[in-house]
Amino acid sequence: MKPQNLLHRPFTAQKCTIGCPVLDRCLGGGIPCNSITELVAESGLGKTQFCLQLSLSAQLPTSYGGLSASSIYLHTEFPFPIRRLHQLSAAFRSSKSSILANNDHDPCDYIYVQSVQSVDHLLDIMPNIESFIRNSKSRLPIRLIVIDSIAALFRSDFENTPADLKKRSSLFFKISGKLKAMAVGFGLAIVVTNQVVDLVGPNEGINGLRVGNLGCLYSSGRRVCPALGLAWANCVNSRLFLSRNEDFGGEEMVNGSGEDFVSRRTRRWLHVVFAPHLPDLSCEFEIQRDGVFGVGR
Ligand SMILES: Nc1ncnc2c1ncn2[C@@H]1O[C@H](COP(=O)(O)OP(=O)(O)OP(=O)(O)O)[C@@H](O)[C@H]1O
Repeated sequence: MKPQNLLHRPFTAQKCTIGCPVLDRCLGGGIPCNSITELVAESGLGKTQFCLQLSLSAQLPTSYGGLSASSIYLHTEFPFPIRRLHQLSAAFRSSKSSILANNDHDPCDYIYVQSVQSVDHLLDIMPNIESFIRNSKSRLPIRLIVIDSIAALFRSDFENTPADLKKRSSLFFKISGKLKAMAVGFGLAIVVTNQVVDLVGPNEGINGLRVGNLGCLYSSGRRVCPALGLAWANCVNSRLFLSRNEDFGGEEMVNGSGEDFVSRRTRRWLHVVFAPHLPDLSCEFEIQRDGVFGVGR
C-alpha cells in the first residue's frame, strides 16, 4: 500500500449527519463510523452543542443521513446540560416529525447518559458499555458514543512530571485502543471533545510543531493548541477544531442614547485539522435556540 493509493481508495465508512446540510457538506457527509473523531475548542464554543445535536441526528433513518441508532453520552463535566438537551430534543422532534417512524418517539429515550468521574472509572465501565451495546434490545441499536470531555478526565489526576506524563500517554493509548476496537466491532461513530491550551513563547520547538492542515490554531485572538499533546493527537482518526473571532463592523454607529459605538459580532468556525477522508476545509456556523447550523444553509 502506497500513500497515493489511499487517495484513490473510496472511503466507504457510513457517516452520521450532524443535522445541518452545510456542516455535513464540510464534513463529507457527517461524522464517520468505525473511527474516533475529536472536536477540539476553547470553552463555550459549542462542543457540547454539536455532541447533543449529533446524538439526536443519529436517530434519523439512514435514508436521511442518520444511523437509525441510539447513543451513549459519557459526560465528565458537571452538571449534564439536561435542559438544553430537552430544548434541542423538542426542536428536533417537531422539525422531524414526518421522518421519525414512530409518533410517540421521544428522542431523549434514545440517549443513554452516564457520568464519568475519572480515567479509572472510564476504564472500569468500558466492559459494561460493550456488553450494553451487544445486548441492547432497544428499537434503535447503539451506534454512537460521545465522551464530553476527554481532557477533563486528565486535567486533575496527573502532575507535570516525567513519570506522570508517561503514565498518562500509556492511558491514552489504552483508552483509544479500546474505543477503536469497539468502533470497528460495532460500527460505531465515536466523538470525543477536547479543550485547548494557550501557546506562549516563540514559534519553534514543540510550539512550532505542525499537526494537520493548519500551521497555527487561533481562537478569540489567541494562539492555542489542543490539550493532551502529541501522544493524544495520535489516538484519534480525525480532528475538528472550532474557533471564534470578533468581527468589527468597521463603521462607527450611534445608539439610541446618542453614544458612539463600533458594531461587532462573534463569528464561529469549524475547521478540519486532519481526517483521512477530508481535505482542508472550513465552514462558519452559528448556535441558535434550535441547534447548530452552518452559515448559508
Ligand atoms: N439555547 C441557546 N440558544 C443559543 N445559543 C446557545 C443556547 N444554549 C447554548 N448556546 C451557546 O452555546 C455556547 C456554549 O456551548 P457549549 O456548552 O457547547 O460549549 P463547550 O465548547 O462545550 O464549552 P465547555 O468546554 O466549557 O464545556 C454558549 O456560549 C452559547 O453561545
